Amino acid sequence: MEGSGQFIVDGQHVAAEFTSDHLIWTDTSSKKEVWVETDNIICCTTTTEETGFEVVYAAKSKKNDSKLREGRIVFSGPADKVRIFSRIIQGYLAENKRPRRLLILINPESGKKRGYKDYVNKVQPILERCGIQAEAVVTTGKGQPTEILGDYDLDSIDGLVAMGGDGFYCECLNGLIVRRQTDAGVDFNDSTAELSAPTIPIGILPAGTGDYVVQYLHGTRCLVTAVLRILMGKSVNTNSASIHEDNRCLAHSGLVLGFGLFGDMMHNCEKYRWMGSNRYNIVPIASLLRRRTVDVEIEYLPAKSSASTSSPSSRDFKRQISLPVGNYKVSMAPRLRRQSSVPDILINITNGWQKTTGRVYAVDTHPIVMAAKDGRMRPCFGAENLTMTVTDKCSLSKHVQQLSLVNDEKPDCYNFDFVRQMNVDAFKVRLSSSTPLRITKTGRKELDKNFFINCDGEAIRLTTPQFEVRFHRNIVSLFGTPST
Ligand SMILES: Nc1ncnc2c1ncn2[C@@H]1O[C@H](COP(=O)(O)OP(=O)(O)OP(=O)(O)O)[C@@H](O)[C@H]1O
Repeated sequence: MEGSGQFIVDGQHVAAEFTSDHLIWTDTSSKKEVWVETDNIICCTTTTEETGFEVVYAAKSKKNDSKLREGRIVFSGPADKVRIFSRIIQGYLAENKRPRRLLILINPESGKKRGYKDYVNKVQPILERCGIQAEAVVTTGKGQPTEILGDYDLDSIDGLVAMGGDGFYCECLNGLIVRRQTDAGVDFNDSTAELSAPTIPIGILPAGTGDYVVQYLHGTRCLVTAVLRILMGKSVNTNSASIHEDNRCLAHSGLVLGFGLFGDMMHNCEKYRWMGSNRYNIVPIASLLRRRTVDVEIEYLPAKSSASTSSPSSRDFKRQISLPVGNYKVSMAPRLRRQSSVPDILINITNGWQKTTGRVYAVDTHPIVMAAKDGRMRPCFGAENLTMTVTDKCSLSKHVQQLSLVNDEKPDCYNFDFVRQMNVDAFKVRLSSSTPLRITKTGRKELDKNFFINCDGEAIRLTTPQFEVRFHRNIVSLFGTPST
């Protein structure tokens, strides 16, 4: 599928060439060659009389490597030449599918509450110029994505777009996963169920406070770049981690899941939402100063495919001293005994689950794994397993030092005696039996104290003293190509 021809651009004759790699022509003012990779071409439309055709493409921004801007070029010429050349490009685009029909959910409350305004002013014009059929829905409350996606005709769209922050992306991810399980007859509440992957990708248009997933994907939170990346149609598979309590799936996390300190931090951040993005600078420090330990028992299923990752977890496993005890193998982790005030015992149970106890500040994991690369922690989509990170009791100064390194994305941020990491496919956290419970009116035993899980920026309150986390590899695809 290749072609070349002479056309008129801005009243001047130019030669154009199209191959499966690129479209090239000479810019009429600079006389320089313009080279557009075919991956970056979004659409090609002919005029009604077929005496011209327009190509819309994503061009690199001159100032920033990660940013893209919308590029457009109109070629004119005799109808037969225009028809042949434009059909070659259209044929390529048909074979290398670009999304043409999108459902766009907009959270008007995200970030600085500019979502809807930005959609109308910045997103809609691009979609219209590219001939995209878009249905935009402004949500009116939490949980609406799941409601909307519950009975939406998904065969009528090529992708779902979440315009909002990370929390809203998480809501859309949940809505799509739940809908897919309903269609496939899978009980998504069952933590052992093999989930079915949704058939359409998710795109994210940044309008939130953190917008981490978008930045991980594109290296920028530029809205125009995000629109163009969606329209270019490339996607990457990403993982989720589901949280279960009492045979009920509370949510799927697509970015970060943290129990203990990070749950408390997020709960406090939500209380101070009126402070805007400033709350993320002040509230976490205040929460850290009021950190509390929790006595827990953790059962975890070591990852089947842990050999391929290079996180400190594999090193930690090797350092365990294993002693066979009947059906169990009891392993003492030397590092842990030194640090924790509660003795840490690792028990290998024959069915594969292992057990550890401890007095901890946090148990957390990242469905988008952060792995060391080029001297920094970089996001890794579709990693082979989860890394469970347990932060044991430690001095405040050491804790601050460690979290500062995490914040600065330093590769040695987990190299502390009080931080344990394990590659896992699942884990269960059980609060100690001394945690106070109350009996509800329905006779159910519930936690009497508040404990929270931070699920992608939303604080989920635990009601029972145990929760379980399950890994789902490549469960959804995201529009975009990771920048790292
Ligand atoms: N109309 C609404 N539609 C959907 N969610 C809403 C709405 N109003 C408030 N919310 C709340 O907004 C939360 C998600 O916020 P979102 O992630 O989009 O923005 P953010 O918190 O400002 O950004 P970030 O997550 O990137 O820090 C939801 O979890 C929900 O509780």
